This record gives sequence, structure tokens and C-alpha cells, in this order.
Amino acid sequence: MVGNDNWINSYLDAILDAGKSAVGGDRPSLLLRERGHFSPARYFVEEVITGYDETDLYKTWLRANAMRSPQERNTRLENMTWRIWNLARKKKELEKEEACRLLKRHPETEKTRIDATADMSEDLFEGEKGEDAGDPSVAYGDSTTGVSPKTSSVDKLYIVLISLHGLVRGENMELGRDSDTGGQVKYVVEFAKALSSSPGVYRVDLLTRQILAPNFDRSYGEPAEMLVSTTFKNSKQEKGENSGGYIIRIPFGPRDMYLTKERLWPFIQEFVDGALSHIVRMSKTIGEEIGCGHPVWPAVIHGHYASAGIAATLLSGALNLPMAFTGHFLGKDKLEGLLKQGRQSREEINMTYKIMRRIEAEELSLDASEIVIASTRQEIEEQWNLYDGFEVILARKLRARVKRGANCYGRYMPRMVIIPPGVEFGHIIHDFDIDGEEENHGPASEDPPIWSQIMRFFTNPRKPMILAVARPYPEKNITTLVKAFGECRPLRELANLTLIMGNREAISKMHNTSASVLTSVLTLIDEYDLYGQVAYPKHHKHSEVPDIYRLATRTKGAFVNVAYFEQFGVTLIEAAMNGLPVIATKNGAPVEIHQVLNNGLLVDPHDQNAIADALYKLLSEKQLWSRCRENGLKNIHQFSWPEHCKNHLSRILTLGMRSPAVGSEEERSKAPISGRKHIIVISVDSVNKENLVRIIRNAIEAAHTENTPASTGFVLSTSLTISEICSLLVSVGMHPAGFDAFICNSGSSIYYPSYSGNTPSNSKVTHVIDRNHQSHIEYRWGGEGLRKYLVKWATSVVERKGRIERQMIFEDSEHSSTYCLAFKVVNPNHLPPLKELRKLMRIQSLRCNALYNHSATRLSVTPIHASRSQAIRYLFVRWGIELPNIVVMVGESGDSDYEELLGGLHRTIILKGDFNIAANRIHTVRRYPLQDVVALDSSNIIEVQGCTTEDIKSALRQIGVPTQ
Ligand SMILES: O=c1ccn([C@@H]2O[C@H](COP(=O)(O)OP(=O)(O)O[C@H]3O[C@H](CO)[C@@H](O)[C@H](O)[C@H]3O)[C@@H](O)[C@H]2O)c(=O)[nH]1
Ligand SMILES: O=P(O)(O)OC[C@H]1O[C@](O)(CO)[C@@H](O)[C@@H]1O
Repeated sequence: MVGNDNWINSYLDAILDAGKSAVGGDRPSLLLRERGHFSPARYFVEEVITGYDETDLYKTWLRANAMRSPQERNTRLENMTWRIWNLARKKKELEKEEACRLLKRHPETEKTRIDATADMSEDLFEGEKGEDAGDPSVAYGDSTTGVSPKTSSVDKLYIVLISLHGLVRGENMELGRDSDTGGQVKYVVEFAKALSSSPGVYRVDLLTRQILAPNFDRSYGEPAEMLVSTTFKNSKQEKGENSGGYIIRIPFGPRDMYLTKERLWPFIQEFVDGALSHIVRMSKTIGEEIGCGHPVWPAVIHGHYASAGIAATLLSGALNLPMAFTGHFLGKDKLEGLLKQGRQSREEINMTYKIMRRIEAEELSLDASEIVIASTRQEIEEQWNLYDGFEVILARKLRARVKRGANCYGRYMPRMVIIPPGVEFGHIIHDFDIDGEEENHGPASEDPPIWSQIMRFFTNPRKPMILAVARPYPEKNITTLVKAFGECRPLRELANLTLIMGNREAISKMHNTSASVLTSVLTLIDEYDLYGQVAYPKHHKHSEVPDIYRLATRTKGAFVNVAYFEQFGVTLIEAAMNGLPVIATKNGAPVEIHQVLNNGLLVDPHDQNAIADALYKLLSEKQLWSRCRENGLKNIHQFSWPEHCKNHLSRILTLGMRSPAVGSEEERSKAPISGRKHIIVISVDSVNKENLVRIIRNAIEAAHTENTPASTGFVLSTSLTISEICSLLVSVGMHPAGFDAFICNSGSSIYYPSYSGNTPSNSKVTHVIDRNHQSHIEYRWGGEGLRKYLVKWATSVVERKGRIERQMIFEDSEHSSTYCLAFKVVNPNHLPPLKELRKLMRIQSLRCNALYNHSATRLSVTPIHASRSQAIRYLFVRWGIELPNIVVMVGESGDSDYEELLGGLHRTIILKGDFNIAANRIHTVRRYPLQDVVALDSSNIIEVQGCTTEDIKSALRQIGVPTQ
């Protein structure tokens, strides 16, 4: 057999290279560790003897004999082949004798053992089928109900997943192409595929960024891509045109640029607006197909990674829908890891990784999520536990109180659930029997092309292959692996090393981080002179990755992942699925994966010798190797996407019923706001009252046109109460009825004018609150519990003069409302920075939005989903006003929610000039620069000097709003 010839010849070569001792002793030995001494050469001898047919070996000897020549190597080869063939014959005879003996003595025992193994694996598989969905040991936090309905009772769910960074596509993923295209991309795509095939699910949209940059495949620019499930097929009955799984690419940020995840932050609001339109449209479309004309809203909006966490928070708020979150890799852990490495200061780390922005996004996700999906218990207890907004013990206590129906005093915790990711079992190739031999490896089967691409690097290509598959990213610690290999002579004699580190053309053209990892690796290979022993192919396809694992298994190799820290480690389950034992980092999830799979050894990733020793042990102890391989294969079913989805869906179904309250068509037809083409939202709060009035007058005058008087409407958006703003307008002779709506109390209430008579002219105008909006924002509102806590806290904010303490903050009931707790600030100089107050609220698990306004003379506390920028999105959801047709006018600074008003698809006009009151410490809400929040150079933001009618007109003209 041609295939076997190659393998045998390669082993023979390896034996010659490793030394003569293996077959040159006094007597032929089959023992790998004779007298306690392991020899790589003997290892190869045993491989040949146990792995190949005695007739193959005979043929090899004949060939060696025929090629006889005076060269020493050939003579050695011939002698060795002969000896090995004889050893193989002897072994075969011994095996036959042993088999006969066993058959006579224990026929029953053998059968029972095989059956028991089969039974046990079946038990495990069954036990995993969602039965632990209600297991409190895997959940922390509150739950809306104690029951977890079966997924079979679910029908026609629409689910939205969001993952913003990296190159996302359904087929031939370019994993490892850059540091953002890795395990998370694979996770979300496979999850979306499996979820869309799950019973009860109608449609899954995986929302990501549309990338139209040069040098990137056009597939990343396609607005929609249908996903084909490889996991399992759902019945196609009852499915409509828009059912299934889709990747939906939303444009945001600079059109022709690919942005790394650190650079996406300022554009997230833009994504949210684009996604909002898609979701509203799709919910209606699905409603037409299966909802009798009523929109079918997403059952959950699920953000993946911090950036998508913010996006999901804003979308779930704007639509009043439940949110789920998966962190993938948490910022706090990343920060600590980087600090430990000691290469960069905290500031440098923040500059490079925007880590504080990321941590705040994760905190916000905790505030808004109903459930957080973790891959392991460690993620919850050691990672999430570091966040202000989550604490294991408090979570347990609150959960217990919820279960008993006791008062939680306005405190809420997201429910933490452990659901590890799965592997696509479609890729499993059962072509190895238990000894690692390929069954069906007949003459017709060709070696996969990637094998030769790898083997061409090696002098002895069939030596056990140590395989690493990782993005070229410093945290993956590939250089320590190369050092461990390079400095351990016995390991180098025994094994080869294959490094799959993404795809590349020229290292010089790669991103700095990846380029420097690759350069270090190549330098080390050169330093240790590892040529012929290390493979580092330039290219591989996603579809070839399983073949690479199989090659490593075929050589009886090992998979190695010595990342400094691994959040989960998809590669570890991929290796197990392909029968490859593993050496894995003991930092992070691999510990728990190991508890389930028990298919290898854990090591300290900082300890180079420990890595080398573990690899040597695993490769040289054949029984250990086989046991690990078997264990991995036996237990891998515990990582299955269908199971993941089933578990996931059972959680989703326990979430409270929430949906957008959009009112009836009739209501919409009556409201003047819904008929407007443009809306101007005046949100200027960095000016005194006189200037505010002046700006309002000028804006109305600038936008007033005789031809189309009703095409532009006005909304006033403020931290004032409705009576405060109306009194102000009336006091200067303006009619509040001239406005379509008032966004008051910092976005926690919206009012519309209401006429008591038949026509506006003969009737009295009152302002009615939008109750639908109230239901959008009431989520997690702490109510009386929150108020009591704040009142108590206010007493602790004091100014000290000698022994005298003077309280600085007082409850302001007059300006409070159902969803806005107002406090007067006596002296803003004694206020704690807002970020401290927010931290405090989170530590107390009081989920709210605290902001300073009126130049920090007032503190308002509103629900997490109430803000002036979210109120603008609500205008779109409720009244259908397209966001790009909304113009928001702001000053040069403003209340603490000011910055949120700048980003997004709406247009912003910033009025500049000395009528603005200088910004003060209210801006200390951030721990990161403004550039991480908003793209100030966006074409949606226009700055004008001055606030006269002409100034405003010129700005409106620039953005296409009709003026006189
Ligand atoms: O050159 C490469 C490098 C990687 N991969 C694949 O990319 C994925 C890598 O996944 P993983 O080992 O999990 O690493 P990361 O890319 O770092 O993924 C992040 O996100 C994953 C999903 O949450 C977590 O499992 C990880 O811990 C976290 O670091 C695997 O499918 C690999 O097969 C390739 O195909 N080619
Ligand atoms: O290295 P970071 O910034 O912690 O990010 C890790 C993230 O990047 C990726 O590794 C690449 O996709 C994600 O899988 C993961 O969520």
C-alpha cells in the first residue's frame, strides 16, 4: 500500500536519525521503557511494529535489500528493516497466542466491558440533554419564573445575535487571518446555524459589520447571507420565505475601511440605529408570514463580546425586549493579564486595547441583561465576580429572595448560566480504530492536500506531531511553546512541532501585533536550529482544519494550547473531537474542559520545562496517550451545539414577556408627529434660560417654510419637568402646542400636546404622558427601594468645616416623577464624580442611570433604559420617523448624557460660541477619552459658530432640511 510505505519509510528514517541503539541491542526488544529508560528510537520501532502489517514490513525490507549500496546509511537501513520485520513477525505470533488464550478464558468479561462502555456513553449523552437546565448549581441571579418550559412547546421564535468584530461569514471562515477573526467568529456562526435549526425557532439573524474595504473578500460586503446548518436539520415544514439563519451585515463606521475591534467603539450607535431599522422591518415581515399580520419581535437580543453588549443594551432598551450576553473574553481579565506581563503600563494598555471602554461596556451589559451565558463556572466565579455589577453571594441571596417572593428592595442581578459552546459534529470523521489506525484507509483514499503542505517542512514527517492552532496573538504564548520544544532535546528527537498561526502573505504587511509574534517565532526557530522539525504553513483553509487535527492524531501526536489565559478554548474541543489528546493551560476554562473530557494534562503556561515535560510524557507513554484519546472521544458529546441550543432556548423561554409598545395604527394616524418628514430635536442644555429660549425661537424660524409648513416638527428634549419647560415657554410668550413632543426628565418621560376641543384654535392644550414609552423604560427600575437607598446615601455626601458637617444633596420631590428621582445639589464642588456614584449603584445591584444636570446643581436618577438619546430611537419605533431625518441640536457641552446624543444615524448640529457655559466636572462620567465614545469627525455632525436664525439655517441646509 502506497500510503503505508510512506509511513513506514518515514519511521525508519526517524529511527536512523534518533540512533542505532533501538534495534542494535543484544536481543530484540518490544519494550519502550526498557529498564526505565525511554528512547525515541525505540518509540518509532514500536510504532512500526505495532502499526503495520508484517507483510508490508517484509516488502520494505525487500526494497531496502534491492537498493543495497556501499553507503553506510543504506546498509543500516537494510539491517534495521530486516530486524524490524522479524520483530513484527514475532509480535504477530505472540498476539495470536494471546488472543486464543483470552478467547478461551474470558469471552463473557470482554463482551460485558464493551457493552458497559457503550451504555455509559449513552447515559452521559442522555443526561446532558437539557435535564440540567433547571439545575440551580449552574445558575446565579434572579429568574422571572422558576419553570423552564420545554423547547418543544416553543413556536416560531425570532432571535437576534450580535457580534461586531472580525470577518464573519458562513462558509470558509478565515479564522486566524487577523487577531479579531478567531474562536468567537466560529462560535457565533455555528451557534446561529444550530439555533436556526432548533425546534421552535423560525429565524435567527446574526448581525455584524458590513465590510467593503479593498483587500477583503466581497462576501463580507453582502448585506445578507443565508446560513446552511451543518449540525442538524430542522423540518422544513411550516417554514416561510424568511425563515432560517442569516448573517445580516449592517454598515457603520467608515465605509471603505476594515476596523479592528478596538476602533469600533465610536461607531456603535450608528450600528444600533441601522440594526434597529432592520429588526423593526424584519419583525413586520415575519409577522406577515406567521404572525397574522402582527409583528413577531425577537424573543431575545443577544450580544457577543463587550461592543455588541452595548449594542444589545441599546437595542433591547429601544425595543423593550429581553437581552442576553456572552462575554467571550472579559476586559478585566485581559487587563490583569497584561499588567502581570509587565510589558505595558495601565495607560499604555488602555491606549492599545481601549480596555476601560470595554470594561464599562461589560458593566452596562450586566445592568441590562436578563441572562449572561458563561462557558465555565470559573468565568462566573472568578471573572464576572470582579465586576461592580455582579457578585456571586449577592446573586445567590437575591435569587433565593425572588424564589420566596421576598422583597429585593429594587435590586436586580442578571441570571448567570453556564452553557459551554459546542463543536460541529458534522466534521467528525470516525476513521480511526481505538489504536489510532485508520480504518477505510484503502488505496483509493488520498491524503488531504494540507498534509503534504505540512509534511514538507519535516525531515521525519511521521514523527508524533505536536500541534498548536492559534491566532498569532501574544496572549496565545506561542513563543514559550517554541522555546519549550527547542530547548528539550529528547522532545525534539521524539516529535515534530506544527504551528498553525492563521494565514499570511507577507509578515511585513500584517498588523503589528501578529507580525511581531510571527517574527519572534521565526527567530526562535532559527536560533534553536529547528529546521526540519517545525512546520509553520503560510496558508490553510477553514475546511482543512479538521484534517490538520487528524494528521496530528495519525502520528499519535498531541494538541497544545498554552495561552496565558483561555476564556474557553474552542481548539481544545476540536482536538478532542478528532481523537487528539491535549496539553492545555491551567489558566481559565481548560481546567473545566479537562474535568469533562479528561483527555490530557494541564500545565502552567509560564513554565517552559513543565510544558516540555508534559508533552514528552503524553507522547511517550502510549497507554496514557490512548486513554486520553479515548476519553476525549467518549466525552466530547457533552460539547454539542444542539444541546447548547436546547439549554439556551429553555432559558430564553423563562424570560419575562416584553415587547415594544408601539400603539395602534389609528393612534399613529392621528398624531401630528408621525406625519413629519423631518424632526428637529432641541437638546441644548449648556446655556442659560434666555439663550435657550433664543435658540428655540431661532430654530423654529430657520426651519419654518411656507411651502411645506407641516413637514418639519419640533421636539424639546431636556432634564426639566414638563411643567418647568411649559412655564418657561409660556413666560416668554411661546405656545407649548407648537411642539410635537417634549422629552422631559432626562428622557424618562415623553409628552405630547392634547387638545380638549374639536380644533386646536378653540381648545385648551394639555400635555399627556406617553404610557407606552413608560413601559419601555420601566425595566429594572428600583422604585421605592432605590429612592430610600439614595436618600440615605445623600446624607453621607457632606461638606466638612472643622467639626461641622453640612449635607450637600437633598431629595427634590417637586422635580421627581415616577421614573425620575431628582436631588438638589447645594454645592457641586462637593459632589462625588459621577462614575463613583454609578459604581456604587452597581455594587448595590441597583440598576439605574445617574446623571448630573443643570450644571451639576441637580442629580437625576432614571431607569437604565431611559435617556434622551434612547428617547429619539423610541420616536422611530413608535412613530416611524426615520432616524437620518432627525436633527438633534446641542450646545458645546451639556448634562452628563450629552455625549450619547452625538452618535448615531441622526444628524447633530453643535452650536458653538460663548453663549455656552463652560463644561464642568459632570463629564467625569467616563474613564476613557471622548473619541472612544463618538466619532467627532463623522459627516453626521455639523458644527456652527453662533446660534442666530441664519447660523441655524446654514447648518440645516447642509443636511438637507428645508429652510425659508
Ligand atoms: O490559524 C488558525 C487559528 C485558529 N483557527 C480556529 O479559530 C478558532 C480559535 O478558537 P479559540 O481557540 O477558542 O481561540 P480564540 O480565537 O482566542 O477565541 C476566543 O473566543 C472563543 C469563543 O468564545 C473562546 O473559546 C476563546 O477562549 C477566546 O480566546 C478555532 O476554531 C480554530 O480552529 C483556525 O482555523 N486557524
Ligand atoms: O484578545 P481580546 O481583545 O481579549 O479579544 C478576544 C476576542 O478576540 C477574538 O479572539 C477573535 O475573534 C474573539 O474570539 C474574542 O472574543
